[in-house]
Amino acid sequence: MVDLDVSQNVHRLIAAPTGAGKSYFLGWLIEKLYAEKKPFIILDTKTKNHIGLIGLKGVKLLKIKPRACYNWEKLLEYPYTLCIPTLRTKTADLVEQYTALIDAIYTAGKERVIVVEEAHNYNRNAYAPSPVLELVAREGRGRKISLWFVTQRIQDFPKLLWSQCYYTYLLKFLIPQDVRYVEALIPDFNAINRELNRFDVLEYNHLAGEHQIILGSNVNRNTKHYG
Ligand SMILES: Nc1ncnc2c1ncn2[C@@H]1O[C@H](COP(=O)(O)OP(=O)(O)OP(=O)(O)O)[C@@H](O)[C@H]1O
Repeated sequence: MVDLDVSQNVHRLIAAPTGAGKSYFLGWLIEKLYAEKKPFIILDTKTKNHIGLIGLKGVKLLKIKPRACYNWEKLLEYPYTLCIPTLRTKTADLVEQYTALIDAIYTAGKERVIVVEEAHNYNRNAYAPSPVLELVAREGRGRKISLWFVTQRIQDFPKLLWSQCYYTYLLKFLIPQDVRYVEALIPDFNAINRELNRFDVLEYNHLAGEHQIILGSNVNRNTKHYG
């Protein structure tokens, strides 16, 4: 049994190197949210990463076109949404659309978990977070809006946003510089990381300073994963 509570209205960070199993794990968390009828919107940067989740009844798929005009308020009438880019959308154009969407969710004050894939891309640099992400990270929880950041570039993700996260989920890191970087926020990460097997996930609770390890063999998806 895994004791993992997705229903808490808190910000979270999921970080791991490419191919480590982030999106598989995240999809498993989303299945849990769905089972608890907690509304979510996934802002994906790839077309196939989370597409298996549309197998869940009622999940709305929206293909985002660069510079197109959308009625975001209307989109928020759907409780479960997966946004993906159209094939030729450049990252900067996608981030512009998604930033406007996050702003609209915050303004509407509608309960939502917002999954921000490749969250390092939203910020000018690691010391200058996106103003919209910073605002929602600071004030969103009061409006039942929580951010779930996902990144494969931990050193490029602003610590200011990370410090607003209640939980961090990490899969095995292989680059020593990344391990040292993480250890500044998670004591003993070097030792914990050495114990992690492929697909195991460390859940770290920043407030309590406690952690648990979720074994990869306990992370079993119901929907198909194409990532
Ligand atoms: N717990 C698990 N059990 C079995 N297979 C897994 C598990 N987690 C991930 N995998 C498999 O490992 C591969 C990589 O996983 P995934 O696509 O989630 O990586 P990722 O970190 O999201 O990669 P990227 O950053 O490149 O998108 C996939 O084929 C996935 O099915």
